[in-house]
Order: sequence, then structure tokens, then C-alpha cells
Amino acid sequence: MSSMERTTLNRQRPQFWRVARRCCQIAATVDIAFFGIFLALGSPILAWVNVVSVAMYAWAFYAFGRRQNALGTWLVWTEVVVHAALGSILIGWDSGFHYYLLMFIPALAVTMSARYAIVALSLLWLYYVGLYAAGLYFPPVQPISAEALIGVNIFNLSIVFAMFSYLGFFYVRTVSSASRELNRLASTDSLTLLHNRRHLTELAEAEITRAERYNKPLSVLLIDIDHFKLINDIFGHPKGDQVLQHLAKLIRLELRQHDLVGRWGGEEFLIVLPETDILTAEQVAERMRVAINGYNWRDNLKKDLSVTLSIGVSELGPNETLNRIISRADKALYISKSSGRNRVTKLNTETSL
Ligand SMILES: Nc1nc2c(ncn2[C@@H]2O[C@H](COP(=O)(O)OP(=O)(O)OP(=O)(O)O)[C@@H](O)[C@H]2O)c(=O)[nH]1
Repeated sequence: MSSMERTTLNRQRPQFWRVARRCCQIAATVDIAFFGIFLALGSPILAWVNVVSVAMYAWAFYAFGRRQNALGTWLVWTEVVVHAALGSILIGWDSGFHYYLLMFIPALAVTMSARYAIVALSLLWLYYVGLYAAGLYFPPVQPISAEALIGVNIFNLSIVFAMFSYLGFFYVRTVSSASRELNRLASTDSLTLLHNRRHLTELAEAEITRAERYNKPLSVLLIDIDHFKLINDIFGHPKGDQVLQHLAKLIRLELRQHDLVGRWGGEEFLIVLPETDILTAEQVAERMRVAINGYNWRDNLKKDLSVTLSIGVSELGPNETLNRIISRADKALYISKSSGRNRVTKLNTETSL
């Protein structure tokens, strides 16, 4: 597991500790079953060991629920280590209580840094092999019948099998949700939650290919906030950030579901309008400009701000690249700025750049 995956898993700790809690429930249920089984098999010591185990799992369950994760972990580890030893010493290695020790391998690898995990796993290996070697030399203290021993072994094997399967599914779910989250972060602007420039470029290029293949129009709007520096200077940078965040929502409201919008630069937004000619795009831009110009910022930001937009509009021409359409929209935006701001300018395809 890479350190990034481990960090992501650690960030998802609540989920991890919920799984630990669920494991306590399963283990306590298994131990209650064992209490009855060992009483019936005439092995009272192991029966009472299971009562102590149930108490420890109940305590660990409670501790995880109260976020006392170190205590919960210590209780679970102690129970498994002692139970494996007692099971092997009392009724023999073939009882299979040592299988539960194997659950430590993924758990240690996931929760510890590599250096500590290697030490802990080496100690676990020594303990496991030591227990096995002891079983070869010392006969069981309280043997049960061969059939009963096979039954206990199959039962333990099945429980460990089920727990490993559960851990496996948990791991796959965690890693795939972490990777979805990384993809989302890599394609989203963290402030406005719109597409970031890189991702919007990819989406826009795909739209251009589609528009060319089906011979459909496509237009872009390049939007720049007027005198944004003044907003920062007068109200402070954090307020400026809030304006950007809120503006992103207002812009989104003016668009259709399949229109693309992203943060192109500091206070610049790019909108791609598929299946839209330049006249319709100009109307969309004008509607947006009017909406922002008349927006009452006091309602949301508790400040009497005046925010206006300058917008440049252009349309995809034959065999044009994304860069070329954006350059034309940028030129149109420049004209909007230099002719007084708070206005929309469109430049047709024949305009030379
Ligand atoms: N609060 C905030 N400000 C930003 C962010 N990104 C860019 N800016 C600011 O946006 C301002 C852009 O200033 P200018 O390029 O001079 O443009 P302007 O003041 O909007 O003037 P015109 O575009 O000519 O109307 C700068 O002050 C940047 O610091 C951001 O993420 N948050």
C-alpha cells in the first residue's frame, strides 16, 4: 500500500473504526457460541475463557464507540493473542485458534507506518511459529475428541475466512472511494467547486470534436469580474473569495445542465455552450451580466458590493482549435473592458486575431 493510500485510509478513520466495532460484535457472537460448545465438549476452562473474551469484546466495542481507539485496539489484540495461546495449549494446535492471529497481518500493515509494521509483523511471526513449535512438543492439557477438534477447527477457519472476506470488501471499497475522491480533487477548483482549467480544457476539447462530427454550433463565453482588485482591497481577500464562490453558483444558475463552466484564472470564468450559435450565446451572456449587475449581495455577503462582469463571446469556426476560439473570446473580452466594462462583446469567426 502506498503512503498516499495509507494516509487516505487514515483520513477515513471513522469508517475504519466502525469496521473494528463490527468485528467486535462478530467476535463476541462467536465467543458466546464457543461458550456453549466447550461446555458441551467438557472443556470448562475454555468455556470460561470465552466469557472473559465476550466481556473484552463488549468493552472494546464500547471503547471504539467512545473514540477510545487505542484502548479498543489493545483489548482486541490482547484477547486474540491470549485466546490463540490458551486454545492451542488446552486443546491443541489443531483447534485452529491461531488462525485469528493472521487477521493482524492486514490490520498492522494498514494502520502502522512501514517501519513499525515490519517490527510488529516480525514479532507476530515469532509468536505464531513459537506457538506451533510448542504444540509439537507439548500435548494438549485438556484434549477433546478428534471429531470435536475437527469441528472446532472448521468453525474457526470459517469465521476467519468470513472476516477476511469482509476486510477485503472493506479495503476495496475504501480504496475505490479514495481514488474517486482524488479524481474529483484533481478536476475541481477548490474555491468555487467548478471544473478547474485542466479538466475544463479536456471536456471542451471533447465537445469541439462532437460539434465538428455532428456539424453543430458551439460557443464560448470568457467572463472577467470588473475591478475585482478593488473588491479585495476594500473588503479584504476573504470577502473576495466569498464573491468568487457565490458568483460561481449564480453563473451556474443561468446555464443548462450540459453547459460547461470552469474557473479559467483568478477572477476569470470560461463557459462552453454546446449546440449554441453566437447570437444565442450573446443572449445568454447578456442575461448573466444583467442578473449579476442587479444582484443584491447584501443578502448573502452582508456587504453592499457592486459586482459587474465583462464578457467576451465567440463561436467555433471550421477546423478551429479550442485555443483559437478562446483567443477570440479573450479579444472580445478586452473590447468589453476597454469600452467601459459591464458589457458583452461578441466576435464572429471571420474576425482576424
Ligand atoms: N480574493 C481573491 N482574489 C483573487 C483570486 N484570484 C485572483 N484574485 C485577485 O483578482 C484581482 C485581479 O486584478 P486585476 O487583474 O488588476 O483586474 P481587476 O481589478 O478585476 O480589473 P479589471 O479586470 O481591469 O476590471 C487581483 O487583485 C488578484 O489578487 C482569488 O482566488 N481570491
